[in-house]
Amino acid sequence: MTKSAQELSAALQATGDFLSMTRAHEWHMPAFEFEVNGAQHSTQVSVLDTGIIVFEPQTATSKDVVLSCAVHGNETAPIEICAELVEKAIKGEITLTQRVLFLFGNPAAMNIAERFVEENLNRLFSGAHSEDGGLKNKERIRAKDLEDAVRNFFTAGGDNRERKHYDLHTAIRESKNAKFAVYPFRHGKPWKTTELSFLQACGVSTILLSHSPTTTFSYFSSNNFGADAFTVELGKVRPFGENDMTQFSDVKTTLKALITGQSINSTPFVEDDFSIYEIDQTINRTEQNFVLHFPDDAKNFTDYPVGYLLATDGDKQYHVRTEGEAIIFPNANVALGQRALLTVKPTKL
Ligand SMILES: O=C(O)CCC(=O)N[C@@H](CCC(=O)O)C(=O)O
Ligand SMILES: [Zn+2]
Repeated sequence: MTKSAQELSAALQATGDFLSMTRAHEWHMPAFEFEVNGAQHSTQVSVLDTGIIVFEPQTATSKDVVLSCAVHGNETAPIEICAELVEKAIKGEITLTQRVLFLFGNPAAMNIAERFVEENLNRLFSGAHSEDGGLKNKERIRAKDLEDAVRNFFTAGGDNRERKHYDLHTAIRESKNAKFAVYPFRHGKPWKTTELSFLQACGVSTILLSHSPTTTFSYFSSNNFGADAFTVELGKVRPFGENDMTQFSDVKTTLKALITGQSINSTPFVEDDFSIYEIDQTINRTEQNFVLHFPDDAKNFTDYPVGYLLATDGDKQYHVRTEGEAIIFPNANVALGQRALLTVKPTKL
């Protein structure tokens, strides 16, 4: 039986378990609001739809923070991290001091433990959902809904506030550098070292600088709202319950500090403490006959000698062009027209 907004509100206030409620409503859920009374101030909580929840402390705040997970449904560690923060905030076990929008991107894909149902959500932002056939499946509609949620959240906060968006993922393969972040293209604006120090406090000190627009969620927030936005890869994909959560203590502590106004355990930026790469080749699959010419278990950040044949796309060949050039996100099974491999090369800021 479908529950009313009132029943859902009562259940969420009793349990704090927004993840289960989200999984029980794969594409939509009635909206509702309630207040959490903390020791110092109360916080308005607004559930806008399934997987979309906003916390607004009734006191001065300076930052608008978006924490998203499950843009790929099977990337469970970030989901567990966000679910825990949401639960603690609802139960009043932590008191937020910043406006925070939590997003659980693709509940239906979570339930089938897959990256997506019909189409990769993280290729549908910045309006891509409405191109090439338009809003023809539920993931396209969801991408638009997520965009609207972010737009409304940042707009309601107003200008001249610090805007952050950490889009949390895990990678399909093992990575030589287990945690890393993609820094979306900034159209010539400087890379922010304060942001890199924040990521370092999260345990992320490998950074991939992007030099072109993409249809990812983090680029959407960066480009449209001037948010400090990142795709953050926190390790390897594992099923629910199989993550070693001790691997995520730094990121959990640091995100909690960000939204509750505690001091961040970061150190001044020292470039030598980071591995900085820039994205070099973006290799799309355009042919049915697409082959990657390295082992299936090759880890992200494995480099191959100059001239090495990385991939063939029909008759087209892609080789390593630069000393130290390494593979990221290889996936020969993507849909035609989609990214099947990135290469990165070491760089300086
Ligand atoms: O491990 C993989 O192959 C993919 C992991 C993942 O989902 N990565 C993101 C990166 C997004 C970006 O480039 O900012 C993705 O592919 O969507
Ligand atoms: Zn992902």
